Amino acid sequence: MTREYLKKATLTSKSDASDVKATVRKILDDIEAGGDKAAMEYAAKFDQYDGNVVVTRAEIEAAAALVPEKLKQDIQFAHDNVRRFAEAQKETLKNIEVEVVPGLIAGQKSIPVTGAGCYVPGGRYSHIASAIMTVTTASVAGCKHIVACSPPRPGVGIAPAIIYAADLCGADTILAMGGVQGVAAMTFGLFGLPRANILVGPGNQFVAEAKRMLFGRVGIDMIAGPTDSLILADATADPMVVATDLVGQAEHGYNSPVWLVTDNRPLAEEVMRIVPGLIDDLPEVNRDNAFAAWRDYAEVILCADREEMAATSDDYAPEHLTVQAEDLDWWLGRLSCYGSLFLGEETTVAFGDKAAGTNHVLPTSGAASYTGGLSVHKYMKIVTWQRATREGSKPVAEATARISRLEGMEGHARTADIRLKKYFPDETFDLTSNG
Ligand SMILES: NC(=O)C1=CN([C@@H]2O[C@H](COP(=O)(O)OP(=O)(O)OC[C@H]3O[C@@H](n4cnc5c(N)ncnc54)[C@H](O)[C@@H]3O)[C@@H](O)[C@H]2O)C=CC1
Ligand SMILES: O=C(O)[C@@H](O)CS(=O)(=O)O
Ligand SMILES: [Zn+2]
Repeated sequence: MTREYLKKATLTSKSDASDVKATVRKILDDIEAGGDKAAMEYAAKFDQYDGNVVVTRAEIEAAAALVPEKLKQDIQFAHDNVRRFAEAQKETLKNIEVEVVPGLIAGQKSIPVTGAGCYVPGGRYSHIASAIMTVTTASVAGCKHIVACSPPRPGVGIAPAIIYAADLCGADTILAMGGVQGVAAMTFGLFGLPRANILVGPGNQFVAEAKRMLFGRVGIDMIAGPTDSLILADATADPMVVATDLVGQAEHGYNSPVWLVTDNRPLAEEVMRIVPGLIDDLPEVNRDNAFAAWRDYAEVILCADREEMAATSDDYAPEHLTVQAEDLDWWLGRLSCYGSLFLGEETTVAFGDKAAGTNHVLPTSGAASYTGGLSVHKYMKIVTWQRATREGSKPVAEATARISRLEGMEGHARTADIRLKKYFPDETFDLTSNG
């Protein structure tokens, strides 16, 4: 490896992990013990909110009235694209049955979980698109009860467009509660809600840690914490487009890493020259986020060739991966660790974030080395079943009896013995483990 770091991060996603763990543990324990009241106390503490928690139909209608018509059309457009893609993904999940041995049929079917708890972040920005991504997929999957929760703004509640989008996409209940307390409310079944069977959706490091801690008693889609993005660019890339795309994702938060991996030193240097000016030009909050993210978390890595670029990218396993280089098919075939891949300059991460149809709830902090992003499949339990004729059960019962005995599991062996004796009374079988 000849990787050269033209810019190296001083912080990583693990940097403030231990403080976050202790904070989240305490909040979860307090809320589990104290129920609705404790959750509301945390809402008051972190979000300065003491208003209504379960959003009423009248509040949903009032919110809808505040959303401009053009934005409603855009939300509908994005929802339609996410729904279409999710429906096509669902089609790939086929129920199957196969005759494993003559007379014994085994099958697989997929069953949606009953309760989905969708976290819609809202601390820094109003993540309308996250409501579309999570609620639409839960609805297409066929979940029977879908809760969307999102942090309220002090004295105001959830942003009207988030309420509108969650309702349009199929949420049965909308909860004005964010952070760990929102996640806890859906998991523990507070405020009269049924307990969620799965928690989905992105969020900051507190939300991601709460999901990680609750995993086991509730399912989770994945760890979808602070956004990260990597761009692979060669000499053919436009430095201004590359720089704009990096800054575009760095605005997510002070801890959102962006990485540029290239085999072209002049491109790298030009991008590094352009980025600070683009950051300066952003509105204040976005500028502060992008400035800190670029200073502390961003990296620019020079590689020898495209093979080394691809290997570097797979090591990082980024949430979003963009290729602005020649021979897109080669990259599509070669790359193996990413949440969502954006091939060519004509598409960009923001398209996937907002409206293209692929999901934007994606694995962060390297989790793309073992999982993809949110899809209909995450809400589905892939279960199996079997049935058999008496003839079909015979060879399986013989093998089961012998294997069980060898394992020392006599009770198991006898459940096979009894069937052989009942169905084939005139036959003798050697069911010893040493036969
Ligand atoms: N991976 C993915 O697919 C996506 C990730 N994201 C990420 O979601 C995140 C959104 O973050 P936010 O804007 O903060 O919204 P958020 O809704 O995730 O978090 C806000 C909540 O954090 C809690 N909180 C804030 N400070 C706290 C503290 N000191 N202790 C305990 N709780 C605290 C509050 O309860 C507040 O309600 C970003 O990091 C963004 O990158 C966003 C969209 C998609
Ligand atoms: O992490 C992500 O996928 C986000 O970039 C999505 S959004 O830009 O916050 O909608
Ligand atoms: Zn984004």
